Amino acid sequence: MRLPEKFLDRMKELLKEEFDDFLKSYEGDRYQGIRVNTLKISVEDFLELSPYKILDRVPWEERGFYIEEEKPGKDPYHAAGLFYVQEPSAMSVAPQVQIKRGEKVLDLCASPGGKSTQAASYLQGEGLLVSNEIKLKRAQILVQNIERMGIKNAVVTNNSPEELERVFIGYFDKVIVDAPCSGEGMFKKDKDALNYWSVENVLNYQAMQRPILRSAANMLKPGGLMVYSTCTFSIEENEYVIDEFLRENKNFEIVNIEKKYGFREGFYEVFNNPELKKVARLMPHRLKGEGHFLALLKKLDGDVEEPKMLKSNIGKRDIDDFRRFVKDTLKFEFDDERLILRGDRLYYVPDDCFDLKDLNVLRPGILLGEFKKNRFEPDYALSATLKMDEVYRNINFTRDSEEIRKYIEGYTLNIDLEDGWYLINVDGYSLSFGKVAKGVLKNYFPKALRWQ
Ligand SMILES: C[S@@+](CC[C@H](N)C(=O)[O-])C[C@H]1O[C@@H](n2cnc3c(N)ncnc32)[C@H](O)[C@@H]1O
Repeated sequence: MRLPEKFLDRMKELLKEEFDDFLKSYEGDRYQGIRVNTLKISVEDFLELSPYKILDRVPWEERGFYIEEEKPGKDPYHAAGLFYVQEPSAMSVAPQVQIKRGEKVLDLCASPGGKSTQAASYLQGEGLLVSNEIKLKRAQILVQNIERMGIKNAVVTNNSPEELERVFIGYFDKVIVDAPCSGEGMFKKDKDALNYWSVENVLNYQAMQRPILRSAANMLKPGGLMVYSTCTFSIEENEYVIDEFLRENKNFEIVNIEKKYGFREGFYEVFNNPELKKVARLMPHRLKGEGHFLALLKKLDGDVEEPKMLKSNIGKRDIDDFRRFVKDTLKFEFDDERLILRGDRLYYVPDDCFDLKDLNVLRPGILLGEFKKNRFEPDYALSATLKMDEVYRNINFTRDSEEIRKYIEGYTLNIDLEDGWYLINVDGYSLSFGKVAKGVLKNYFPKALRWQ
């Protein structure tokens, strides 16, 4: 790999005697990681059936593992949301804010969803996750990942940080700011980051990061924790941003990140600010992972405003087709107060959900399904949140079966079962809905997720 000269000069100046080791780290292959989705399966059960050879645990995330496979992802267990492919260092961000069940969490720069899906696994379906992505195309990918992982309590928004800030003042217990950056730490994985790198670009990103962090800070509750992270080495995008933020926001303090697992303290000397020792640098020559930066910030005080709350709007519409579907298919009922209609689509919003009208909300919770002429068609997003014992009719294929491969590819299957909606599972883990009619299992696995 040819690294830009200017980049190497800058790294040499930054790392001094560590530089040679740093350079050597580019000779090895990159580490491949997966994180078990504990919304769907326990770590122990996953280890029993992992489709990949597990090499080691990721020390900073108990759900994370190094694997041997170079291209994980095309596996029925992946389609069923049992794991998320994630670079091991990237798994270090979300644990910093110590998310507890029931909290309100904002992931401000969220796509494709590594940190959001991790945060959701800490929430275990309780509380609220607002997962935001400013770019529409990327936000749609985020929706797919949130759905595949069976997350029930996420609202996916497609807004700028400034737009969100108008709605949420001092609202979130925890905020994750995984900022857009020049990606120097990902050169091994992301050839675009390597090709587009320049000092000018580093400064462009810095100019983007500063207002993002300011907006994030306003949305955090007093007493709340916020993590700022990047996957780049430049001090301009890291220590500089934090140093300036701390000087301008006296209602925040920096919280020390323990320097275990090979984490390194920040490059504080440049700013003559020993507080910057408290940030963490993940460097590829010191641990098994790519480059990352983490700063943990605590808000001491600030304004709080309760946003308007969302009210169900199913009042006038006839949703009998939905109720019939529920009675016929599911062993539980939904709380009417949390049912929301948008056009013909019916959603189940998280408990205590805020009013959606001032935001561009792509997914206000679980998409339950859509009203079609004289019937209700359940959505994949609902099926991904279900367990076998919550539905009356299941079809359970094994991971190695021809049937599951065909189903994920989008084929219909011949099957000798009574008519009706079925939950399609892989070795007991939900994948999709399917509908049996006259001995044929119609395919409802989303086209966008099908294997080619
Ligand atoms: C490092 S990536 C996020 C990765 C993600 N957190 C994950 O773990 O999968 C940064 C994201 O910030 C988004 N972004 C770009 N400009 C932004 C801006 N001005 N405000 C907020 N987000 C922005 C990018 O589109 C990108 O998806």
